[in-house]
Amino acid sequence: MSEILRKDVFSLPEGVIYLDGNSLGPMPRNMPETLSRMVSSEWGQLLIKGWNAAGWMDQPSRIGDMVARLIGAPQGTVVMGDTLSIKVYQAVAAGLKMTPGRRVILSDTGNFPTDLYMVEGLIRTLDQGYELRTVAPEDVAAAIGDDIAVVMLTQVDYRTGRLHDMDAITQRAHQHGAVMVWDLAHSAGAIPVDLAASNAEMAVGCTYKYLNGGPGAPAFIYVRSDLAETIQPALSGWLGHEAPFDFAMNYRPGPGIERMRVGTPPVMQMTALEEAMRVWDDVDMRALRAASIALQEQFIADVEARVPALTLASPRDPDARGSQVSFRFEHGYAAMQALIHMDVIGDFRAPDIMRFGFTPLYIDAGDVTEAVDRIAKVMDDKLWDDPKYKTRNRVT
Ligand SMILES: Cc1ncc(COP(=O)(O)O)c(C=O)c1O
Ligand SMILES: Nc1c(O)cccc1C(=O)C[C@H](N)C(=O)O
Repeated sequence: MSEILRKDVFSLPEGVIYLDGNSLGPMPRNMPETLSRMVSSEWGQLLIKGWNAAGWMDQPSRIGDMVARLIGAPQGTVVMGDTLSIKVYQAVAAGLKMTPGRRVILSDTGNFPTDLYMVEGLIRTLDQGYELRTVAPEDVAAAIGDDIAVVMLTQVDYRTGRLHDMDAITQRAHQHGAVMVWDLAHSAGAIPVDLAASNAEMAVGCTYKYLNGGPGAPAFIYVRSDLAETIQPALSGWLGHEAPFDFAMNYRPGPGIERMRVGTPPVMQMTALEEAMRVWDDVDMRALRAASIALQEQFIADVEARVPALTLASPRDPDARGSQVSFRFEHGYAAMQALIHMDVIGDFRAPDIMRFGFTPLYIDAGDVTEAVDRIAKVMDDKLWDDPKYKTRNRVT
């Protein structure tokens, strides 16, 4: 898949096989110059004029349009800002306003905890008898009934990589009058997404994973274009106001998706992200998906052939997986630490999941072969049994 592979665009330490781009993407090679230029020529020289002259104030929508292309969203329907947790809160809060009289937010037990925690907090704040109902991922469709206000799901399960059927679930939500919110954290830049075709009302996602925006990179929110002028922002910050520099006493929502902005954008992070997004200019998402599946299939076949102690935790059907493969192993934490020590970087998710992300922009078949060799060594030589690999780090 040579048209997809572009290893030279990224800065990866010599000898490292990086299978954790599903958690934090690597740095595009030209990032130091980009950030240094921003700091010295923009912040350093332009000072406050940078908001206009360097286009800082427009970055959230300019970059939103770059992200939109990757998730099947029309231009002008995506805006960047804040963290994904905040964007989840905003989307669900807006969804509840659209479904008066209904009191249930439906999600699944495989969702990433912060999405569920944010809804818990929203429910406590509203104090109007809302309920967060979580069911097993495979039971979501059946659980959508006429009492559901908002269905909030992460398309790709962070632990297993299991993929929800976006179109079918959205359609079912709509048949029952519910609003659909998708979290695309593990989808954007990983798999082709067609938000417009799905007809979902809202979607959110982060940019530090497959989009390589850097640690703490801003999140995004999408609102379907026919709703953007009526949606009511719960987080009514001044930069989502119709005219922030009128300094009016009362909030009036800004035009369209702009109203989902909250406060001052983190310009250095936005600058890093804008640079990282340029990498995607000529990436065909269908070709990327094909390359990802080829790598995953090779990985699963090789691991299963050589390392029987690991059991597949991801769906076997590649069409039912995102861009990661997970294996279960009782001593998975220590095994992953031993593997990282051997320069194959994946991660561990409790209680026993060893997780490997496949990112065809900088991972190729040779990397997969080498990674499996090193996994086999960790397992054959029981390297995971070394006490030094058993002490838990703060971030796993
Ligand atoms: C599905 C999902 N939602 C939310 C988050 C995190 O949100 P935040 O960027 O606010 O830390 C993650 C990953 O950390 C995630 O995988
Ligand atoms: N956002 C993260 C962070 O701030 C520190 C460490 C990891 C993360 C992650 O993104 C975790 C990731 N969402 C996951 O799927 O587990």
